[in-house]
Parts: sequence; structure tokens; C-alpha cells
Amino acid sequence: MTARDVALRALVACEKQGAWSDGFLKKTLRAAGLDSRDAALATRLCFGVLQNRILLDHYLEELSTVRLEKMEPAVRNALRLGAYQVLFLDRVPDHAAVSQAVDQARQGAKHPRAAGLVNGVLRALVRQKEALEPPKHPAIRYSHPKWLAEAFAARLGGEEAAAFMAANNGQPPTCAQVNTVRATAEEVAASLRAEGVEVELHPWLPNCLLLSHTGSLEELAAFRKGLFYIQDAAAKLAVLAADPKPGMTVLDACAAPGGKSFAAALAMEGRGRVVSCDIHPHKIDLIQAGAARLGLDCISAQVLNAKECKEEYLDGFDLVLADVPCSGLGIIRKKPDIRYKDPKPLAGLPAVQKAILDNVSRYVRPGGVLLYATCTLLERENEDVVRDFTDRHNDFTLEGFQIPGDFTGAAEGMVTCWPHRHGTDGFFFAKLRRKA
Ligand SMILES: C[S@@+](CC[C@H](N)C(=O)[O-])C[C@H]1O[C@@H](n2cnc3c(N)ncnc32)[C@H](O)[C@@H]1O
Repeated sequence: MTARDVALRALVACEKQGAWSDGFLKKTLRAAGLDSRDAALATRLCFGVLQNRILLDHYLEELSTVRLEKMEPAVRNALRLGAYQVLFLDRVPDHAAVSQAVDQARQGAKHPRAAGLVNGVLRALVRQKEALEPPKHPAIRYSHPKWLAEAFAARLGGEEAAAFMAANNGQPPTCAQVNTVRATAEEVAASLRAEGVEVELHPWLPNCLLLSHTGSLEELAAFRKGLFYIQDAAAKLAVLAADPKPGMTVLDACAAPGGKSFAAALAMEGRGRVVSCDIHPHKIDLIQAGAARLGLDCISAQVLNAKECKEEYLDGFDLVLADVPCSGLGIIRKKPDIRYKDPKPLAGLPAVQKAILDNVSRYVRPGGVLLYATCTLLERENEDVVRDFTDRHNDFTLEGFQIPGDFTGAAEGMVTCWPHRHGTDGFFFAKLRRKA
């Protein structure tokens, strides 16, 4: 299978089965046995199409005699792949992009005229590409569904919402958090550089390295020795805001794959107890494997539903982390297909988040801390959930905190991180203190 075939399969699966692009893509890449160059091309093609799907469809609809929604999925996505290469990738000659898309349509379509259609539409696109007017509406220009573009325009204003959507289509940095129990940032950087990785120190977050040209991360000596783990700066900040200290007992109520637990255990210098829970039994292995690789034996993982009360945990923890399931709209840079999620089921998330918060708040000891976090940017899942909680729980109040970087809201206890403002994932966290 070629890089383009892998990308096509992932795009069709993503559309048909609602499969996550990165998970499905990784599996298909592994099965296809592509070398690292082709794997990178397949990833770029797949992400590029998802990041620009509405824009590509806008141009293609104008040139095609058949509506895109009437086409077979393999044909529609072969067209998008061809158009993406023609419009966005300089290194692929237009004629090669067109002929590969035509071949894909010929192989993947039942309809005998599909290949001819793809050929005609893409040739017309090549002829007209210099004259194409970028669409005025930012939702189309940056390929965000209308409801989402409108929600962000209402919150940020039109100009900033456009900058946010543009940032969502940018390349996220690979942030490595140093395992400070085992090594210093300088030692980890030196080990990575010795293996050809480009390393920069994060501009404002200590013990965080920005990596590029990593190849397969899992094969790096520093990774195998457990000297770092991958976590966005914003996710790390959330834990720093909660301020875990050596010797504390911490409950991470929605923990898999374990990033916040690792950050807490490191802030605790490996001393104390971190109980990492998740509702899905198959995810417990991920937490355990990560903790074992990093040598963080203060972490123990278990299956637990954060909505159901476990009596023996009542009043039992200095710190409870509630990094709840959410719509994930802050991590569109990493999962470009998240934007195409059906918005209807997302409306039910605040009820789940409130139920989790209500339950796990009871595990905080008097005087302890409850940290609420999401990787989304919708107020109804963030500020609204926190306000609803404090309205109903007089024994909890928002507490200000100090974190690295320049974030408004820290002094009041609630921070939103934005990709276009801070270069981080979109993320929200609030620190609540229980009365002693
Ligand atoms: C945002 S992710 C957590 C990410 C994790 N804290 C980290 O930093 O790596 C949310 C997690 O909550 C888990 N989850 C969803 N519903 C849950 C529930 N009722 N109880 C416990 N865990 C739940 C999901 O399986 C998922 O792993």
C-alpha cells in the first residue's frame, strides 16, 4: 500500500465509521509497513484533508457536475486528496496528484464513470487554481462547521475567532515533559540530540522540551529509559495549578492514559500516593505501563466509575483531579476530525461533568483541593460547570494560583489556554479549595 492509499483508507474510515483519524491512521500505517518518510506523507495527507475539508469541498462543488454527497466515499475522498495536494503541497507535481487520485477512484469505485469525473474535476482545479478566490466566510476558509465558528465568534469576536481557527489548522509542537525524578532537562536534551532529535527548551514552562524530527518516539533511548513523557504544556499547567506536594495523597478520577497522574507524581518528587482511576478496564494498562516506564511507583491504577461513590474514599485525599470527559474542542490541532463531531450528543456532556464533579468532590478532605479540567473551550463545559458546582457547594471556593506563562484568570482560580494566544492546546482548569 502507498502513502496515498493509507491516507484514503483512513479518510474513508473516518467518514464511514466515525473512527478517530489518529488511532485508525496509526493502525493502518503499522499494518502497511511504510517507511518513516511515507508514513509522514500519509499522515500529512490525512490531516491536511481533514483540516481543509470544508474548503476543499467548497472548491470541488463548484467544479463538479455531481454533488460530493452523492459520490461513493472512496471517490469523494480521492478527490479531496487530489485537491489538497494541488492546492497545498508544493512538493507534489499537479499531474502526479491528479493521476494518483484518478487511479484511486478507478480502483475504489463501483461507478464506471467515477475515474473520469475525478480526472475532469481535478484538471479543472489545476487550470483555475491561481484564480481561486479564498472564501470570505472564516468557517469555510478554515474549515470549521458553522455552529462551531459561530460559537467562537460569539465568544472571541470575529477577528480573534478567525485567528483561533487558523491556529487549529497549524502544527502542534511535540512537548516532552522531563522525568525530573530521573534526570535534568539538560541531560534529557543531550540524550535526544545525540539521537538526531531537534530539541528546544520550552520558552516559559520549566522541564519541558519542544521536539522535532523525532522519528518514532518509542524507539528513542531517552524514552525507553523513562526520562520523559509526552504532554502538552497546558495539561501540565493544570496540575501545577493544583500544586501537588511530596507526601500528599492524590486521586486522579479520570486518569487514562495517565498524563496528569505522572505530572502530579513528579511534582511530588515520587513521594506520597497517587490513585489513578478510569472507568475503562482496558485503559488501566496504559496508566500502569506509563508509570512503570517512568519509575513512578507511587502511582497505583484501578477501575472506578467517577460518578459512583466509593465510601472508603470519602474525605480521603489532599487533592482530587477531575480531568473529565469532554467535547475535546481544544485539541483540534491534534485531532482535526474532532470539529466534525455531531454537536447533538455533546449537549449532554455538562450533565456528566457535573455528576462526576459532585461525586468526586466528596473525596476531598476538608481543606483539600479539587481541580476541574477539560480539553475543550465551550463555556457550558467549563466556567458554567464550575459556577453551577460552587453555587450548590458552599464548602468549596475558587482559589487563585501561580503558574508559569502569562494567563489571565489565574489569580481568580480559572484559566483558559488558547492555541492562538498561548501556543498550547485549548484547555481549561479551575482550582477549588474545600473549607477546612
Ligand atoms: C480527558 S481524558 C483523561 C486524560 C488524562 N487525565 C490524562 O491527562 O492523560 C478522560 C478520561 O475519563 C475517562 N472516563 C470517562 N467517563 C468516566 C467515568 N465515569 N469515570 C471514570 N473515568 C471516566 C475516559 O476513559 C478517559 O480516559
